[in-house]
Amino acid sequence: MSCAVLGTGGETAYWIFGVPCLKGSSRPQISIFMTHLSNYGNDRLGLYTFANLASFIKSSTNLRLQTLPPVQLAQKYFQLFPEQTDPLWQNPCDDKRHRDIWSRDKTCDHLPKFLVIGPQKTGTTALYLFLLMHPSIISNLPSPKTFEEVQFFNGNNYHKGIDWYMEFFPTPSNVTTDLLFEKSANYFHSEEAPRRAASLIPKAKIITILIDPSDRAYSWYQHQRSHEDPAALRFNFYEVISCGPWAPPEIRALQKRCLAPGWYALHIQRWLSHFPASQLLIVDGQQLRSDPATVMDEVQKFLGVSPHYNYSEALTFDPQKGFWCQLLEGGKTKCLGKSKGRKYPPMDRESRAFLSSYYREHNVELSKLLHRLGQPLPSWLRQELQKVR
Ligand SMILES: Nc1ncnc2c1ncn2[C@@H]1O[C@H](COP(=O)(O)OS(=O)(=O)O)[C@@H](OP(=O)(O)O)[C@H]1O
Repeated sequence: MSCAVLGTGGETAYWIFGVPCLKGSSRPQISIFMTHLSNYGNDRLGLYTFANLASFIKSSTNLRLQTLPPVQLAQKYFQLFPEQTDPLWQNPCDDKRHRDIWSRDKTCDHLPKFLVIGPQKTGTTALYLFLLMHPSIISNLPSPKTFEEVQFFNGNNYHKGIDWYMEFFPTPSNVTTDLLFEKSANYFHSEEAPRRAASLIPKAKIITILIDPSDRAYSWYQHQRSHEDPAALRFNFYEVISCGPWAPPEIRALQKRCLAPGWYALHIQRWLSHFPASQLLIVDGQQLRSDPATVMDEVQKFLGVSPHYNYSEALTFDPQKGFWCQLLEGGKTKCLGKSKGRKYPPMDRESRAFLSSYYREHNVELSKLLHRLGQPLPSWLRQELQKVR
């Protein structure tokens, strides 16, 4: 894109080569103009334009032009506009001008239509497996390096850009009926994820799963133990959840990962400040565990996906695993691996009481929020609220 100011006139918006440049009324302190390198190098149009622009401004205005080497200029710019240090990608396909200049091998079909945002340990992998069974639902491709979730919107991967993200998604065979999705279970409690997701895929549907936050915290603690987190191996669950601000940083960090995602109302509110309530589905994780076929019917309805897939025929309870699994031909089952549905002792009573009290206010807020949304309360929440009375 080449861009420069060619005309005069105080409040006029200037358009150069079809690109809006400076608006007289916005009076930016620093304007950064960009030009494609090939353009710049090959026809010297950029150099020519900018040299003329500078001499035009010098001779026709009393503005003082100053410049700095690129890195210092960038530092100065971000000092003035700190909010711009974090980029916010928008969907390039929403702007016809972008679509017109994109190369032919780019497509607008490689962005997800819905996200499963977590939180972790609520049954997100089970939901992911069940969704994959649907003929019109397609997930991202596994990362060739990590085989883990994409985790684009919440962390540093976001800075790798939209192309990096879109490469995770296959081209759907039927663009109008197929639904691409990805599940990254720590989007739920991320400060940045909702704003970033709403900017890139504002029409996407969002699915979250809630279980009793106390059970979620305990499951995370067990997860960390099995991954040999030294803090989880050294301290028992009660010590972790109840430690004070003076505790060593590693136990505090584990405590935060156990507790913070369970502040459900707060995190859901954040998503709702960026997405309309009609685009958010809150799944009861306990029901997903005990009656997945009913939940999957609800999910299909929410997504508006077709054809309708009969999960009551496609899922079966596996007594050995103790969970619902995919029913394969010949009566065999495909269940999730050992890391999902772990065997561990039940939570001790002291921890249960501590967490019940810790989450009381959060749960009350959640019940008010669900009420406002016209959603039923999951049974664990009703039980917790009864303890409040
Ligand atoms: N069908 C089925 N099979 C296996 N596991 C099931 C299923 N449905 C729900 N669950 C519960 O899912 C819990 C793991 O949750 P996540 O998949 O969200 O965990 S993770 O965040 O991706 O690590 C896992 O937690 P743990 O029991 O603590 O291992 C299970 O209780």
